[in-house]
Amino acid sequence: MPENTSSRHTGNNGSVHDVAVLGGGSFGTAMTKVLAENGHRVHFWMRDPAQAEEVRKTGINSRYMPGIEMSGDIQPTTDLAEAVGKAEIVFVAIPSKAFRAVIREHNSDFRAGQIVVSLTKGIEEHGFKLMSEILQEEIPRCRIGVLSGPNLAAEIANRDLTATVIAAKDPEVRRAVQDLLGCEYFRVYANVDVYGVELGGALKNIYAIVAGLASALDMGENAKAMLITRGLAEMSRFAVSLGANPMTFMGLAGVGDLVVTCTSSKSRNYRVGYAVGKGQQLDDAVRELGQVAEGIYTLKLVKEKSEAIGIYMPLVRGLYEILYGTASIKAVINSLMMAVQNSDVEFILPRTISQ
Ligand SMILES: NC(=O)c1ccc[n+]([C@@H]2O[C@H](COP(=O)([O-])OP(=O)(O)OC[C@H]3O[C@@H](n4cnc5c(N)ncnc54)[C@H](O)[C@@H]3O)[C@@H](O)[C@H]2O)c1
Ligand SMILES: O=P(O)(O)OC[C@H](O)CO
Repeated sequence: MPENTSSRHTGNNGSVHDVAVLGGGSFGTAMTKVLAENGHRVHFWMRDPAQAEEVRKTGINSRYMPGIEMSGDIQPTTDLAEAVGKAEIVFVAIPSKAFRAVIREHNSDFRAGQIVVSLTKGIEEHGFKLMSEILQEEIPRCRIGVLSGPNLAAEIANRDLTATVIAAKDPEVRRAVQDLLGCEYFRVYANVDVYGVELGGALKNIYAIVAGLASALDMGENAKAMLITRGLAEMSRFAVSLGANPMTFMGLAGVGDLVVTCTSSKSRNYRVGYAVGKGQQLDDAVRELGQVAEGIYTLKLVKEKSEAIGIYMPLVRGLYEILYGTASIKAVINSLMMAVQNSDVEFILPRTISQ
């Protein structure tokens, strides 16, 4: 493992900590790189022994982060109990579909008071649970936080200037994560609205697929701005009805993340939308991507939930019809454009006309 001390940047308070990162994909790798460059000892858990061996020998995770060499004290392992046992703080970057199963299987490895932070932007299929709620249910003795924001893994790994949000009720959790991760290219802002921050990260994936579709169809810049802004209106309407703070959607974890994923072909969700817009079948687009695009699962869950609680979400409904129904893209666009013209910002002028 290369030990390039010249590229180290000690985090804000200069002390070295043992941390664990669970999940050997793109985002787990990006966060491991930041933590190790900040001078911390990173116990990097992944399930594939060959991948762990490659990271140990070369500092590279070629499957998920080709060409990016990590330096510092990184200890790859396939033993989750060892990683969690040695860590003061644990970051979890496991896709939402596997999140609960991994935490549940290793429940007894987590200590009382240990800080556990979810990096995952998805929703559990049964019961519409967010990852922090799963952590609360599975390991209630731990102190829980959520990290979310406009954070394309490849850009962070490239040390491009980036900001994110740590959301936690406990101020010590917020401060600890800011100290661990903050450095000259990565800024960590704080929020207490855990539910809103986490829901923002999950919901924006849906609109990134819509934006990818629009881009494939060459709809133009006005249409892109309309989709992003109406997407923001729709996702905040939904989130607020479930208890999120509307102001969270003005921040990095709301509009910030929505903008980056709806405008960048580095977003996997955007790329899936683009491929479908170009005529590819959804299954083929996902297979070709070879990485997780949480939005395709989130879409189904949010469509069901919004119908169950009576929240108007025309973009969700339209995208669902395109991806999982029989409607043509053209028919969905026509029906969206011919729908009742309503309030711009409904926190100022409430929607008065029924859907
Ligand atoms: N990549 C990004 O830019 C980014 C940024 C912010 C947040 N996220 C979120 O982080 C989460 C993880 O995404 P990613 O980008 O790392 O995905 P990825 O597709 O790059 O990698 C997924 C990783 O999860 C592992 N995995 C899958 N099932 C598993 C299981 N049952 N047990 C253990 N490991 C398992 C895979 O082996 C792989 O290492 C997602 O919710 C995503 O939305 C990603
Ligand atoms: O590549 P995506 O679409 O999963 O998006 C990655 C991050 O969530 C961007 O903040």
